[in-house]
Amino acid sequence: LEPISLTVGAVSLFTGVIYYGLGRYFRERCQQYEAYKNTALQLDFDSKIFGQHLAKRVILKAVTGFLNNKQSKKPLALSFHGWTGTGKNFVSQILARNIYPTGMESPYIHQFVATLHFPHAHLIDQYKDQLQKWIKGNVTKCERSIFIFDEVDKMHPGLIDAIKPYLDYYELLDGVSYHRSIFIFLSNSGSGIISELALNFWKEGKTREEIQLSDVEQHLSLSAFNRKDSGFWHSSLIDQNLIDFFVPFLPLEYQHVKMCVRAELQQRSYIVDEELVTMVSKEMTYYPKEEQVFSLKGCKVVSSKLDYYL
Ligand SMILES: Nc1ncnc2c1ncn2[C@@H]1O[C@H](COP(=O)(O)OP(=O)(O)OP(=O)(O)O)[C@@H](O)[C@H]1O
Repeated sequence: LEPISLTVGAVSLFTGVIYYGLGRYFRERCQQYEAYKNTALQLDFDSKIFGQHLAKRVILKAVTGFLNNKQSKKPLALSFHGWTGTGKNFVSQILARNIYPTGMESPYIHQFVATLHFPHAHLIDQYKDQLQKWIKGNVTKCERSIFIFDEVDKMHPGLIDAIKPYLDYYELLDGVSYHRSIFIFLSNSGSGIISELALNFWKEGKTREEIQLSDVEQHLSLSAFNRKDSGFWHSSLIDQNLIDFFVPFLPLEYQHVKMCVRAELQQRSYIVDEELVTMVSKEMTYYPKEEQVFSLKGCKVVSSKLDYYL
């Protein structure tokens, strides 16, 4: 080989490596879903999330199907419903981490909190405008963006409809495709329906694991559409079927609160002391007043209650 062709070969190899490296770097940073493994998400869910057989199953199937589908026709839209402290934020964080390992810190995962980002009713038109620009800007940077809207039930009626075009089946909007993004809505709306259903199952002596999505999904969607305080009141997101799944988070029972206390102790590297677990779990308030089946705050204050005893 001539020295000149050796040099050319070396240079092209070098640029190839750089090109490949840069390509991988950018692809991994934005399209990190390639790192997604449904078995890893399932393992995470099964070891960390208690009492939510339905939410875990629906989310795992929906997300895996969506990420594996290279021809998705619309973004994935999931609406999580349930009482406080039942795991809606926690599940979103775990899901986020399984797609982008830096989780909520990833530049491709965006969270809105209604009371923080959209507090004033008279600024609703401004918020709509900002929301659209912001979503467009982020999806332009990375198609596989994840948007989490917390406290949807505290959003002013009509605001959520600003994002309707992005959830629809348009191939391109102003040159941008939204088909690979994921939208997650979290709210307490419909928690009355879910609690009532879970209580009926309990009263009839059936296990909560027998509750099916079909027992509750239609009720959740109707109630979200009809209630003015749901954030989805008369929303075109619902009447045009742009939400793919309404996911119920069941109220947590005493046994689940105990699991949360154990998990919290383990996470803080304490030996699990069953007496302490029982003591902290009994400290929580349970409802309904007579039956005392479900924890009023789910597992939400477990961590601070534990601080008191440790
Ligand atoms: N089902 C669950 N399994 C395990 N831990 C849970 C569960 N639900 C809640 N927790 C624990 O309680 C904490 C608070 O829960 P989380 O913030 O997810 O509740 P939420 O449903 O989003 O409540 P809110 O409606 O008030 O926002 C979590 O960080 C987690 O430690």
